[in-house]
Amino acid sequence: MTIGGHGTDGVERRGLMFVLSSPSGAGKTTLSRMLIDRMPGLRMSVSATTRAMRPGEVDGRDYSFVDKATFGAMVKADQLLEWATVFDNSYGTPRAPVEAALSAGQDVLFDIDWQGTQQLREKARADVVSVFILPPSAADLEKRLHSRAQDSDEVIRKRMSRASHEMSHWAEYDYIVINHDVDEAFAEVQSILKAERLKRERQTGLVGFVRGLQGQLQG
Ligand SMILES: Nc1nc2c(ncn2[C@@H]2O[C@H](COP(=O)(O)OP(=O)(O)O)[C@@H](O)[C@H]2O)c(=O)[nH]1
Ligand SMILES: Nc1ncnc2c1ncn2[C@@H]1O[C@H](COP(=O)(O)OP(=O)(O)O)[C@@H](O)[C@H]1O
Repeated sequence: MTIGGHGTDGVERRGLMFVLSSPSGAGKTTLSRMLIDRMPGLRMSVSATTRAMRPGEVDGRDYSFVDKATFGAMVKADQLLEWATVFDNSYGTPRAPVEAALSAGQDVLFDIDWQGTQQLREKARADVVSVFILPPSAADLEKRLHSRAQDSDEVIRKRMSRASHEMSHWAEYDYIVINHDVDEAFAEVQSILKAERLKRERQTGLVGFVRGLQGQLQG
């Protein structure tokens, strides 16, 4: 998969797939929005889902909301890069926009669960950078799920009881961020992305760049 494009310093670079996962309510949607707003060169992967739209969500921005038959047809036609069932609903990453963004030199941000992260890793290990977001405490997690005021008490109970299972996958991730304060957590996630963009093996244009520098020095 991937990949040409230019880094901010003009050196050609492989695009990367930046994955945020967490138990529901730990803050990945909030952090994803901040990243998209503040980090040039990063595009959100908009997943397809069969779950119902929440108040305030926008079709095509937060998710592509589809029915079960449409989702099944997307799976069958191999239009999804990965997909999984979470909370009785199906979620999946449409392949074409991701491939288009990466080949245009953009990095792609994914808000997906551990099952999707495993599938991406199998397909493109070298290009995947994964971050797991933890809540500071169970009480904070519950408070955040309630403060979002978008799910019924029963759905919140389900999400809380799944949190421990979700969290058991933390050790499969490259980085772990504890979301105490949202600005601090954002700064940490942003630092990870900035550093990963500078990895030598991602900067495919470095050989040419350094040769150019050497040429200037000799000339
Ligand atoms: N594998 C996979 N998981 C997804 C995808 N889109 C969303 N998810 C995950 O599905 C879970 C439920 O998402 P959602 O219903 O929006 O609730 P949230 O946990 O409050 O964000 C979260 O863990 C998301 O990261 C996708 O395309 N693929
Ligand atoms: N560090 C934080 N401190 C307090 N509230 C937070 C923090 N981070 C996120 N929130 C709030 O918690 C709720 C859940 O966050 P959200 O980003 O929707 O989580 P997720 O996408 O992981 O389910 C939202 O109301 C959000 O504004």
